[in-house]
Amino acid sequence: MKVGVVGAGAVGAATALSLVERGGTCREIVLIDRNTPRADGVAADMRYATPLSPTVDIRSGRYEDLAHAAVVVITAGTNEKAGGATDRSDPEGRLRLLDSNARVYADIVPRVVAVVPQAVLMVVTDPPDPLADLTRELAGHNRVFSTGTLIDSLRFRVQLADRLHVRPRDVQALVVGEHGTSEVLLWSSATVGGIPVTRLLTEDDASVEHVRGEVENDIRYANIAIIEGTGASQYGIGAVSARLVESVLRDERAVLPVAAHCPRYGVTLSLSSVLGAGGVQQMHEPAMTPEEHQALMQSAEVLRDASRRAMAVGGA
Ligand SMILES: NC(=O)c1ccc[n+]([C@@H]2O[C@H](COP(=O)([O-])OP(=O)(O)OC[C@H]3O[C@@H](n4cnc5c(N)ncnc54)[C@H](O)[C@@H]3O)[C@@H](O)[C@H]2O)c1
Repeated sequence: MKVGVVGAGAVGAATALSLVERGGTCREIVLIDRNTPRADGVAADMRYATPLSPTVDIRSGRYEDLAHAAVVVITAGTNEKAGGATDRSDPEGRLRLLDSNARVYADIVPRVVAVVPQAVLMVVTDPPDPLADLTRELAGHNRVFSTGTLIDSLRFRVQLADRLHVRPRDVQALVVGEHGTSEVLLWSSATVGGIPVTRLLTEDDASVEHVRGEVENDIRYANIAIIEGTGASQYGIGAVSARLVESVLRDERAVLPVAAHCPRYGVTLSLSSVLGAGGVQQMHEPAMTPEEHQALMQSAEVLRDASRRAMAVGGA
């Protein structure tokens, strides 16, 4: 199966590398960037290591080289550092990148769809949820989803695992809503081995409220903490993107917190989504307290505003 990655910057390169290393599902990868030498260099660097990896053919290319791709991952655009979205006190957060990246999508999506009208389109560029709404309009179909809050949910699991001294894989915890400052951490349904984490946390000395505040803060601004160290957050999202591509290519029907257009909320946002062939096939609302549900409604409101802005700027 063939996968296209548009945008060969930090995130596109990390996605491609994760796709190569995961192996199995993806046989061919095409990297595209408006900075052609950048795409050429990234693809060549990885290509020379393929004798050591599962069988995969990675090359740079142009839009016409996307022909027959089953999935196209879009990572092109301005990142948080370059776009001035690294201020923890700014409630806009990643939404600051919306206007410039909506223009990038207005350039890219029609070109992709002209070559691969049947492909599933996965949006990674920030802010991913309103850009997915724009992509859906520009593409004229529904096979569009964003990486949503899977990365935030993984960060939530890792933070809880650290505090509870257990393996992150054994923590079940979800973040829903926007991939951004209005996201909602579902503490009420977070469990380890069937035990609510809020109960386990009270067994420690620190108060649950204190731990909760710290964890929420670390997750909401995890991207900024990473960027302060490295300039771009890339490896986590690269692994997430490759895993999601795999779920689509294998028609896994994996249940993951990724974002697709949800008629009930009138916008693209993350819930418990069933991901397989064609993208998100179903969306389910996880159990929530009334407070968590209220926070989700507010997050949806933020996203509806952002989505309208994305359409206006992107000309959809
Ligand atoms: N969804 C998530 O959870 C998540 C996580 C991390 C980063 N991101 C986002 O991913 C995006 C990429 O981040 P990055 O660190 O890789 O940035 P980067 O600057 O390293 O790379 C962006 C690439 O996009 C290319 N590009 C820009 N406009 C283009 C166009 N019109 N056509 C083709 N290529 C174009 C650039 O040439 C560049 O190579 C940013 O918006 C960033 O905020 C999202």
